[in-house]
Amino acid sequence: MSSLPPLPARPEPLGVDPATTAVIVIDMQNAYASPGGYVDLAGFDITGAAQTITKIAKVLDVARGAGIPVVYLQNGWDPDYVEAGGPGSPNWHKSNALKTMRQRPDLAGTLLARGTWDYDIVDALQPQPGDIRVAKPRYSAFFNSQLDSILRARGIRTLVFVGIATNVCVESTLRDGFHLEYFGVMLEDATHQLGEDFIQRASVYNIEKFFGWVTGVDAFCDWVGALDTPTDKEETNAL
Ligand SMILES: NC(=O)N/C=C\C(=O)O
Repeated sequence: MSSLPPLPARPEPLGVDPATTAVIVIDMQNAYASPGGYVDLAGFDITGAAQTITKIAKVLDVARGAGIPVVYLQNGWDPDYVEAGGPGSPNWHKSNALKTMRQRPDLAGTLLARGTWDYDIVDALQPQPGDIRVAKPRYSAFFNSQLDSILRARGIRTLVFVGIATNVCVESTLRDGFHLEYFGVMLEDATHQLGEDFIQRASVYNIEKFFGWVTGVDAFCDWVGALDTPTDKEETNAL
């Protein structure tokens, strides 16, 4: 039996093996977290994004130091928007990026297309050597992506979620992960919603009650710090 401490979480502490855990970074692109990016242009309030970036940076540092894989998701499509779907796709009707570009032809081709600034990961969270990058064309990162194969090939069972937006791509991916038998944990202060504050609370409720577990950045980092991590081993060997 493992003597690993459980991860403090709601609704109850969760037994988590760091060897089968990955941090899933949802869509920390300029589109979602930078002034002048898609959600800002579409009229959403992104003032909380700066704090979310700082929190995520802390989580990623700690995870990398412990040898926990970091998986970056990037939302978007090819430069011709073929992958976005045309009027026959609900995505064409619901994507606020596509709607914004239709309303503002001066923005055509600039939002969420691979190769644009909007699609890029924000400067403060640039992927590091060893991190994994996965493209996603819809809200759930499991849909039409390599994510499930990449995780299963590594024996990953627990997914620790950070990113934007709590109520759209984070929750969609955590829910799909639940149905694929992954244990989903959301770090609530390393996520941010699209919409008013009550939206964040609704996602936290859904996850706690039905789909997974919720905890915070400090609790996660303290839990990792209490583990016998690869970093600890390297230091021990060097003595
Ligand atoms: N990353 C997300 O949660 N995205 C939400 C909306 C969108 O991509 O239009």
